[in-house]
Amino acid sequence: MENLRSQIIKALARIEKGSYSTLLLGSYLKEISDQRDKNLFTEIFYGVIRHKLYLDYIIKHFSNRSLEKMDKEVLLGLRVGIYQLLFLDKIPARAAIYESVEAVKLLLNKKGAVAFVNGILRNVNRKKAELLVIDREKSPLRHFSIHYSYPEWMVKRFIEQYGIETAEKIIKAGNKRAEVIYRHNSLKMSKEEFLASLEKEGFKFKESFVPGFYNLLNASNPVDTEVFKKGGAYIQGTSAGLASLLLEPKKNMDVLDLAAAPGGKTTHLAMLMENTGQIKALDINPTRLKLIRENLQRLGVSNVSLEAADAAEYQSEKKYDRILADLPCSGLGLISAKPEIKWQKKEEDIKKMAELQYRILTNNIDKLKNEGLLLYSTCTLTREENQLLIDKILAENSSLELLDLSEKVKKITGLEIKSNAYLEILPGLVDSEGFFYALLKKRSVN
Ligand SMILES: C[S@@+](CC[C@H](N)C(=O)[O-])C[C@H]1O[C@@H](n2cnc3c(N)ncnc32)[C@H](O)[C@@H]1O
Repeated sequence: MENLRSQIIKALARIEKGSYSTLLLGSYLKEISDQRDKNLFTEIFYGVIRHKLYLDYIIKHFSNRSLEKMDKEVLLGLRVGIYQLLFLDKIPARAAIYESVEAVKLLLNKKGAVAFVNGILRNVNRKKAELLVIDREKSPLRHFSIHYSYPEWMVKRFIEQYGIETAEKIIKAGNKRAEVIYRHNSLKMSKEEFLASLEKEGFKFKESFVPGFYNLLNASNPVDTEVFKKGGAYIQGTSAGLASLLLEPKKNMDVLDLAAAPGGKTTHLAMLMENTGQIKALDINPTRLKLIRENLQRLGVSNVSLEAADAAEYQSEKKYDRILADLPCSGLGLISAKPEIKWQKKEEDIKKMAELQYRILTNNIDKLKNEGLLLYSTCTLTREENQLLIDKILAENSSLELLDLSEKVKKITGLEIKSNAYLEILPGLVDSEGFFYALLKKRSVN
């Protein structure tokens, strides 16, 4: 017989192997019927991923065995137990210890291991007051890394790029659970119908700073609602939602979307164009193209043609009024929704991503019509993938001009986001996920 903690340990083991939290969580929650169990599963599962480095710091303090030598069930069982002891005050310590030890017993038939987990958890519980982390003043880098559970290389980058105060805000925001946000899809229902439907289904919600986006304050299963099934809503981050609005597609335009799956921005563009014109949507991954296809159908989009293609190699004579380059990136702006990014991304990935982004951009700039607009966007916060890359593109392409986004953003959102022609949305400064935008215009050639 499984218990809830043993299922959590199994799910966490898959995250360690590279799975994504959102997909995995969905498949585990389907098997759990009780809503309170679903909530507890979600809380512990995300909590352990988010605070992994701190939990390991505690384990090292109390154990004379190295983490690398522990069975994975033991290590994960300890993380699960300690997370409950230190972060969840509604679970009595005895229950937290008992359930975690039982889970390890179920998964690993080794007497010594079970006693070991039991001993450590009891010790942590007894001595938790003495658990100290190096002072912020002595070493902000190490303090942030341990206290907020981030790899040092990431903290170092945030501090170097934004200074200590802002870095701490970004880091803290990454540890907050991301809210579920619905974008209203006017191709399927009017705004009145959409809002009435949310109310009917008992949602509490507030409109976000991007028009048409609503933060759901009590969403438990947002893909299982009437409004979602009818295609009236798409789940999308607020910052991501700015992309299509900043690109300002007009009716009957030709638009090229270079990296489109799962289709959040493609379907938003189609909605703004009222299903007129033509959107060519590419993605390298055929499995992910299927996700776009499903979304096109559910949302009633009919002006998109899909193609599995590597955007860095894609050839076409056609010229476009608008190009959206929402490119693959290191994802450091999405830590709150996908905390595993902290552990799965490596610093070396940044350089590789920047090279790919450069290749994709340079391969497609000539597909822009004169006076046409190209929006470059990433959901990350590294200079190599953002400002430095666009500086390089601009230096090498005199036909391109960088447009200032601050006025546009103010008009759309009412927010004054300090930006340097580029737009950088920093979590913790704005209540949203992190994003970078640069809008480029092709000068007309006579
Ligand atoms: C940030 S996601 C795009 C999100 C999408 N624009 C949306 O709003 O839903 C990046 C996408 O780029 C795709 N991709 C990665 N390398 C690519 C390449 N060389 N050419 C085209 N697509 C690529 C990935 O499969 C992934 O779906």
